[in-house]
Amino acid sequence: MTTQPNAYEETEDVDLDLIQDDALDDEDTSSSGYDYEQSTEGLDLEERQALRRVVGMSTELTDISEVEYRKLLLERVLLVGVWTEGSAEDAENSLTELKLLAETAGSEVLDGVIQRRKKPDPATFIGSGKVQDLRQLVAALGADTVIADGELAPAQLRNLEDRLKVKVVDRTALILDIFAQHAKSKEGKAQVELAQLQYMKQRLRGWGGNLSRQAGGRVGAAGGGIGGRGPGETKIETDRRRINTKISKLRRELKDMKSTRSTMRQERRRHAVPSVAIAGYTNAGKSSLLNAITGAGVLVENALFATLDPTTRRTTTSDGRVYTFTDTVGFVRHLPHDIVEAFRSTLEEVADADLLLHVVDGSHPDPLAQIHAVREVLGEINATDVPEIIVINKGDLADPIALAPVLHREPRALVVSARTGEGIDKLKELVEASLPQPDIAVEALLPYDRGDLVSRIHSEGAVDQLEHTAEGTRLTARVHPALAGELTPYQVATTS
Ligand SMILES: Nc1nc2c(ncn2[C@@H]2O[C@H](COP(=O)(O)OP(=O)(O)OP(=O)(O)O)[C@@H](O)[C@H]2O)c(=O)[nH]1
Ligand SMILES: [Mg+2]
Repeated sequence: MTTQPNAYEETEDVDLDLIQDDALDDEDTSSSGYDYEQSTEGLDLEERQALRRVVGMSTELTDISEVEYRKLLLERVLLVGVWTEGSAEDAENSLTELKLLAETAGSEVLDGVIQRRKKPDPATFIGSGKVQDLRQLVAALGADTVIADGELAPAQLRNLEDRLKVKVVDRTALILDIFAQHAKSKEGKAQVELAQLQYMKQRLRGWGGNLSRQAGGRVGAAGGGIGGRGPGETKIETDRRRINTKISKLRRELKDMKSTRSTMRQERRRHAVPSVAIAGYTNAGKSSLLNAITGAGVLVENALFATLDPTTRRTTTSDGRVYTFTDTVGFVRHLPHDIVEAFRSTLEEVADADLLLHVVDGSHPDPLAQIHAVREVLGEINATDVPEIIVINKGDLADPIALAPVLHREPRALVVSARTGEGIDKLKELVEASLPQPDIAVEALLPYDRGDLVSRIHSEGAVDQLEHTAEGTRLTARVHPALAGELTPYQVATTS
């Protein structure tokens, strides 16, 4: 390991803000004494590839108690991204999202830098020459973890840890960590653990290295920090077979849990209860929307991946038909494949629905990118055939000018606000109109001891006429085929 003189290694009392500004301000590298390049002249390409600081990265702590609380728990992290395509704005949005993810996981973000490159370096993610700069920044800031905005190959992770001398975590591990912290149900926990084991299995060697990674405890346990809250038994010597055994066991357990849920779903199918799935980008306001529509009281949080377990709520159309809304786990750009696989059975709720409310955060700087990312995941779970309504939420915060291109691309989209209630009634109407309609006309005379069938016609079909006669309840209604079958014995000849 080469050791380069580092101006900041021993200076503990210097103002960190100043160092950050000097350190990564492209314009001012020569006067800072912290030269990324030997010379700033004639180095256009080099200049462009320098690590550039993304403004507004550091976590702002608002009150004292929060500071103290976080000091105990937080890791002090530095974010690093490689910007390979798209605009500077795209690259910064990506790092801003990484920052939100890191904060959701409980970290304090000290700073974030990106490097422009054609593609990530196969050995070190950022250019190998830049690793040394990053190392100095790590030391200057006192960071204890570096989070890379991407999925690192095992060798990249190992090389970076060797050279940076701090823990390195990638975006996938970070997302897995958040899932582990947020999983509540037995099924949710098992799904996350499965995804973590899959991820770890590929990286057994990478996790040995010079830094001990003996993750302790269970999924969701508080200790260990990012990447350390994984399932136990992860030290380098762990036999891969033990992981495989655990994976098979989890798969079996998940299969059982799945069958319980699909029984419930089949029951709804049998009664032809139409289902609406609420899906969309994480933090778009899916749970808020479920609450606004059904008064459900589901957990809403300004955090990514607050919801992991699907919640289903019943509601009725204006003419009294029962249907359900299911709130689901949020999606994110490059949702780790292991997560999609592990959550497949949960996500089937979406693929199986009669209608999809695709919720978009209207206040996000790039809503179209969110829509694109969500559709990618929908493709992975074979849910692209489900009729979709795009719901642009947070209309109260959204800038109408920013929404124009979205409305242009998605003409059927509706702007609503789960917070103010704006557009919610209109959305309900649109949902009702888009649900599968009962379409078999029946006229039946039901004896008074078949009140059960009368109430089913009310909740599963649409009643056009109802009359109480001496022999029983006489009804003209439209129902679904299964119910029409059950009504056959009571059918009367149509009079009109
Ligand atoms: N201003 C405004 N904020 C909203 C609106 N809808 C939701 N929010 C806020 O957005 C944040 C996320 O809301 P959630 O309903 O938890 O979002 P979600 O899509 O369920 O998020 P995950 O479950 O984490 O994927 C919360 O802080 C909400 O209060 C809205 O219409 N306007
Ligand atoms: Mg939610």
